[in-house]
Amino acid sequence: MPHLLRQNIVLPAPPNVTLHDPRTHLRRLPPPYSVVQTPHNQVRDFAPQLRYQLELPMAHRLKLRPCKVIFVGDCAVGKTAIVNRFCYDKFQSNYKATIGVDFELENFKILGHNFSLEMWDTAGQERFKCIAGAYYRNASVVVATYDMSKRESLDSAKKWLSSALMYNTTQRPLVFLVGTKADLLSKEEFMSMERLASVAATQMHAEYWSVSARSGYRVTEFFQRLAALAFEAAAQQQLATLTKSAQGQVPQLSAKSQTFDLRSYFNNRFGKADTRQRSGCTC
Ligand SMILES: Nc1nc2c(ncn2[C@@H]2O[C@H](COP(=O)(O)OP(=O)(O)OP(=O)(O)O)[C@@H](O)[C@H]2O)c(=O)[nH]1
Repeated sequence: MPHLLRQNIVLPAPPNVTLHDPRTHLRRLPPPYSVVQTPHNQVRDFAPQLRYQLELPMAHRLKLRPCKVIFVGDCAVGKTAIVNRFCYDKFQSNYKATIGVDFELENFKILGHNFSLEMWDTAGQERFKCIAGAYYRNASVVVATYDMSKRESLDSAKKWLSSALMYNTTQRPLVFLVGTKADLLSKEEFMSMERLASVAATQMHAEYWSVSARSGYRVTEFFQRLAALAFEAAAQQQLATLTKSAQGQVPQLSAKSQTFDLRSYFNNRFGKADTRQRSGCTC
């Protein structure tokens, strides 16, 4: 368990944290690392409107496409290590540079819906930058990573984010700033680095997290949060599209009604039997 100091300051747990694997089922929005540092504004739970819509019978047929997550940052900051800690619960202390890009697919079940993350772990070495850029497009999430024991890598994280955003101009992805190797810092160093990183995160409009792939500190929590927020954004987007096309197909809405009721639409279109069948679902 992490040690709780003062209000919101959480220090890393010592190595040898036993990792569990609760990542596949998420029914509530996992809390952010720091409530103050939450530009993605959902702090405690999924948006009520989204929960309501996801209980609709039709919603259970939603097929969400995998969301693309890109990890960027200087070489050797620990991008591969956090992905491997989460996906395989393993940590390698010897450094093997990523060549170009590595890819992992992770499955989640969120609010009863299947959801996948495509994780693109890009190379930090300068010579691969031109190749990695090709993988930046259509990212739903950017994870700008820096090494908490190397101050300069925090400045670089901002530059990495800027290049990633250049390839994603139509829709701004969710952005996370992640400090790695928290296990290498003393309490004082950790707190001072977090203060600097919080300022940087605000400038980057990013949600901030400190993690350690070596000890496992906050790695699962971070990925759960990332998956939940990406899911929420993707589901909201798809339901909005569905609502729009449904509105196009419905002959007349009451002149008094300013909002379209997706629940009644699906009940009418797919019949009450379907609703009854689905109402037993505990998702
Ligand atoms: N102590 C400690 N070392 C870490 C941690 N995470 C990564 N490392 C070490 O840092 C080195 C680099 O880690 P990688 O994950 O390969 O770094 P990367 O950012 O993927 O590097 P590139 O592939 O070159 O972009 C390795 O030797 C890791 O063992 C951590 O949380 N704590």
